[in-house]
Amino acid sequence: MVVLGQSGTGKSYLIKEIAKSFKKNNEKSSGVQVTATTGIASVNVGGGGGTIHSWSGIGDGRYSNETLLHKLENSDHYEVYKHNIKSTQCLIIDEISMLSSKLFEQVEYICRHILDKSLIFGGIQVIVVGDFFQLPPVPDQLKLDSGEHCFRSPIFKQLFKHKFILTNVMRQNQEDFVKAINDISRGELPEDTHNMIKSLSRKLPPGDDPIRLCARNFDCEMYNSCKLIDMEGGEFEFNAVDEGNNSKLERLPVPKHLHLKLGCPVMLLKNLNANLVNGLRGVVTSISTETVTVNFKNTNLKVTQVEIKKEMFTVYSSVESKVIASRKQFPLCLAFSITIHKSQGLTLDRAVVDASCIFAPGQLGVAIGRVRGKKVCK
Ligand SMILES: Nc1ncnc2c1ncn2[C@@H]1O[C@H](COP(=O)(O)OP(=O)(O)OP(=O)(O)O)[C@@H](O)[C@H]1O
Repeated sequence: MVVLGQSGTGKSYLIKEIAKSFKKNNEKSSGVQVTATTGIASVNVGGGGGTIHSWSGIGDGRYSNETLLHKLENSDHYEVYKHNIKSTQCLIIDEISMLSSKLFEQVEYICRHILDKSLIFGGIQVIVVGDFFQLPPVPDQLKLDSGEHCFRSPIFKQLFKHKFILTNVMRQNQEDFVKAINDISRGELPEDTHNMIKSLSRKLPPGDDPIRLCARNFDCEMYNSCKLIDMEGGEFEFNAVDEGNNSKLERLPVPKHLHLKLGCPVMLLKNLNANLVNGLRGVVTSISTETVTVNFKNTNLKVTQVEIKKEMFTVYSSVESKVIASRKQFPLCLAFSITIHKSQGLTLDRAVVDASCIFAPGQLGVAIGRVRGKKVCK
């Protein structure tokens, strides 16, 4: 089944309700697995399934279908993913617009080969949820992924016979704002929408420091550096330990030089477990050479103060079938500003959108669609 609908129509809310009702009515509640295409979106929908990448073992898509299947069948490390696949009757994937055709087909391939070769997805019921007018998949040449939408896959057409479209916007209730988000998401700019967007170019009412949404990592980094300089207190610098092909390390999200101050907002850059996921935001509460403690308040975590240690990030070339570069660093970056890609699926209290360098289809619509109304969007 495919569930579509523009931003804020309650798609993620519906997923939570489906999972809740499944749990109520079915003793084998683990049979339903709620996943998403990004870490933060997976936390947003709850359910503990994590990302579709971490649920299935496809990870960052570095392995070929055959290599991955071999690992699933033979490696102890992959036992957990095989168990996930074998124990799932219904798989839900939120923010489907960001799943590429290549990765969609890879998940299908491993499910089919592990469960039942005669059935698509090995017979697992699949519910995909999202809005194809939002952000598309990110292409990755090194992993031979062109970033084509998953609906282009012939398997997508074969599998999904039922399509539901949610039409009532629940996040915002101002008609002109909802219309503007819808127009912009579809790449249209009629005069009334143009005027409405122009009218947002003014100061926000007094309140908490709003998060800034930028199109490119570079713009976030510039803004974050300036905000850190403005903060009071001593600055700590952590230099990454790099190995391998240096030019390829620019692809990694984790900074070579990480600058932090007590009290600064940060974002997690790696899925550490099903709750501590890529995209989670918190505030630094203590710093030592070995650990950075972050308070992930406003999350569903039972313990919100978490000690973060350095992690290894690798760049893998599917062409060469090997890791070609690595970086050891705290999996954190400053988060006064985050990219629009990281914000997809979130509802934010206040936001400033930097629309100067928008480059992907759907990017501006996603950004302004994060808040509940015009009053809190600049
Ligand atoms: N049926 C509902 N009743 C009450 N509140 C709802 C309902 N559906 C959604 N909401 C609220 O509206 C907001 C947006 O919902 P949600 O995040 O599920 O939308 P979405 O379609 O997934 O958005 P996006 O495409 O931006 O990810 C949330 O704050 C959610 O709690």
